[in-house]
Amino acid sequence: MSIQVNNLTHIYSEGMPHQSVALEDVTFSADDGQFIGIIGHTGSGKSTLVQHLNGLLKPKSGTIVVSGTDITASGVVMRDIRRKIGLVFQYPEYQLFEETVEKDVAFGPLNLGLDEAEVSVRVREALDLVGLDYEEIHERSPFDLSGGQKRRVAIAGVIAMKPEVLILDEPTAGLDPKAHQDVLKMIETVHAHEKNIIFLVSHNMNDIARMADKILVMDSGKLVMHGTPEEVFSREEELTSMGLALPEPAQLMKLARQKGLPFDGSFLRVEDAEEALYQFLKKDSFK
Ligand SMILES: Nc1ncnc2c1ncn2[C@@H]1O[C@H](COP(=O)(O)OP(=O)(O)OP(=O)(O)O)[C@@H](O)[C@H]1O
Repeated sequence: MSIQVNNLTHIYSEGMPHQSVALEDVTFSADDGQFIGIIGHTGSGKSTLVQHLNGLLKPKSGTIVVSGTDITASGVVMRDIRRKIGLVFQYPEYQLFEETVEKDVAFGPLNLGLDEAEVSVRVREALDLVGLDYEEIHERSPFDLSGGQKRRVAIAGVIAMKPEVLILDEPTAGLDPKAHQDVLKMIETVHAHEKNIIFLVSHNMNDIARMADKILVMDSGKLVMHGTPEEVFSREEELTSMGLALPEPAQLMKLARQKGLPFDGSFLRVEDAEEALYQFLKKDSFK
């Protein structure tokens, strides 16, 4: 599986006084198994971009080639595309609608035309992957669950379709710290298990720095940076000018450096900063 996005441009309400150029000439590619983080200020075009990736929006111009097929071309069967590319919207729990968790998670795979036995296997597997106990939860109403549980059921519904590309648009928005960590862990588990391409849209630089292989940085509809976390977060001034910040461990170590402590490096993850502090404290010179 590969995705090649070429010169993608999208304009909302084109020709109207309030028209908005949400994407302008965006070009990038994603390959098998990559974990791609998408960051950018509010209104920079992140959601618009990911809605193009599964054909939900049509661009004004540009192409999106998914394993050799241009999904923006007329005549493409969108059902085939959505089978391969699953999109978890912001606050996906608002889209739960069935009487039971089981029926809700089964909805997508049944819609793909899979037989009931296969759907049943997939529902169990998807609930397991999102860390929910099938026996305990499958007959419950999704509306009686906690916020974090509802979110996981909604994500399980997309995972049960076994998409080769899984897009998550701010999947931890509005969750408390524990549920936030649980959802991230769940995404890591799914990625390790399914080996799919993941696109994660997030305002949380710590999460993106920790999880992504590659980062796309959007600014006012343009893709302004595209690289590894190390490459992207080495451009602090540009990020700051766009209203973005470094991950917290990097900020902390920068403060320590400003106080004269010898911490050179990018320190994108807590573990990196922890190790540097440990090595520093171990040194005799500090005693
Ligand atoms: N349905 C719509 N109709 C008109 N304009 C829209 C629509 N959806 C988004 N826009 C505009 O397109 C631009 C990009 O919006 P988009 O939602 O893609 O940004 P975003 O980066 O996902 O923002 P956020 O971080 O707040 O979710 C914004 O200027 C927004 O106001």
